[in-house]
Amino acid sequence: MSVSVLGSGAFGSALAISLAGQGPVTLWARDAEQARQMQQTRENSGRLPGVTLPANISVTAEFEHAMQAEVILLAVPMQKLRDALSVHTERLSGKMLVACCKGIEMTSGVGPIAVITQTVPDAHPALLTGPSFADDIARGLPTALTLACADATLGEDLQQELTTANLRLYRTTDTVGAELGGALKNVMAIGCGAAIGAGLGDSARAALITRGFAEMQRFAALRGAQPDTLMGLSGLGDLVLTCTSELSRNYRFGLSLGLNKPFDSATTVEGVATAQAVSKIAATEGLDMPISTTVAKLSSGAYSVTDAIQALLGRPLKEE
Ligand SMILES: NC(=O)c1ccc[n+]([C@@H]2O[C@H](COP(=O)([O-])OP(=O)(O)OC[C@H]3O[C@@H](n4cnc5c(N)ncnc54)[C@H](O)[C@@H]3O)[C@@H](O)[C@H]2O)c1
Ligand SMILES: O=P(O)(O)OC[C@H](O)CO
Repeated sequence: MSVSVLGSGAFGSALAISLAGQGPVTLWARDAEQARQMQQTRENSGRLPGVTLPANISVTAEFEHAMQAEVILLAVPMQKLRDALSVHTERLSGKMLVACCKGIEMTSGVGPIAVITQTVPDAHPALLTGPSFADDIARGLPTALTLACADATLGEDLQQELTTANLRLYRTTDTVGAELGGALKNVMAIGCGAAIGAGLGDSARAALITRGFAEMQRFAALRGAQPDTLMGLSGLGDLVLTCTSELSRNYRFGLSLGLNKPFDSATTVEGVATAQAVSKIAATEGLDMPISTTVAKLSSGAYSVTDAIQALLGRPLKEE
């Protein structure tokens, strides 16, 4: 199968580099000047400095040309996915569209699979998610991810096609569980970063990871996910990675809140919008999601770190 990547940021470029070991890949950048530069210099200097783009990656801003592939990886931020797809609905019709973003859309409360289905109704949607930093993938370090596709046969085909020498894919048909694991772990990573930044210590972080995971399981159950999915790479695996590494932008954003330091607003931090979406859904559904709700208030500026600690520690005692 021929493969193109829509979105030439950190993750799109890293996936293109990994897949280039299997055959030619087209990488679409929406900015023509960025496409020209990357094609010429063989580097994504803004997002993956120092990593060479293999010769069989073709970087282009010509959508028509890029979208001739059978499989399109969608590597844009979650809150931009609908826009990115809706301007090109006809071109994407009938394609295998693999969402590589992690989050819940703030305006609608749905995840990437539903956004694909709503914008390109006759596409074949799938999701690639799990613990991975773009830089690790780009440098060829071993990584394991989850390929989620409701159509089991198509999922097997995509698993075969998108597995590379250093990128091992597991598969599931539970797209709901896979997308919620990736979305919610970002919210918990912001909380953990804030705790560490504020000097609350590793014990507090362990408590946030564990109780955060309980929230993730509750929310996923509400939305019909299979419990086992959350125990896998797309849930627990990604939660552990993101809550413990300063390579994570969500974690670093949390750190900046805890340290009361500014953070570059141009950086993609998916957990901010997802925390808002989750806390809205939790309120509507009467679901207990205290950490997510606290992170939503902390990251919007409605809470200080002191407010956040009080909100979480002051809750009534309960069974684990
Ligand atoms: N970077 C990582 O390590 C990593 C790992 C796993 C998953 N992801 C996920 O991948 C997604 C993208 O993250 P990233 O790290 O590549 O972000 P990024 O900020 O590096 O790149 C985002 C890209 O999307 C493009 N874009 C934004 N809006 C667009 C639009 N409307 N139309 C077309 N293109 C548009 C931007 O130009 C940019 O090239 C996120 O959901 C993230 O959670 C990232
Ligand atoms: O940098 P982050 O926080 O978006 O995390 C990147 C990946 O999602 C980790 O799996």
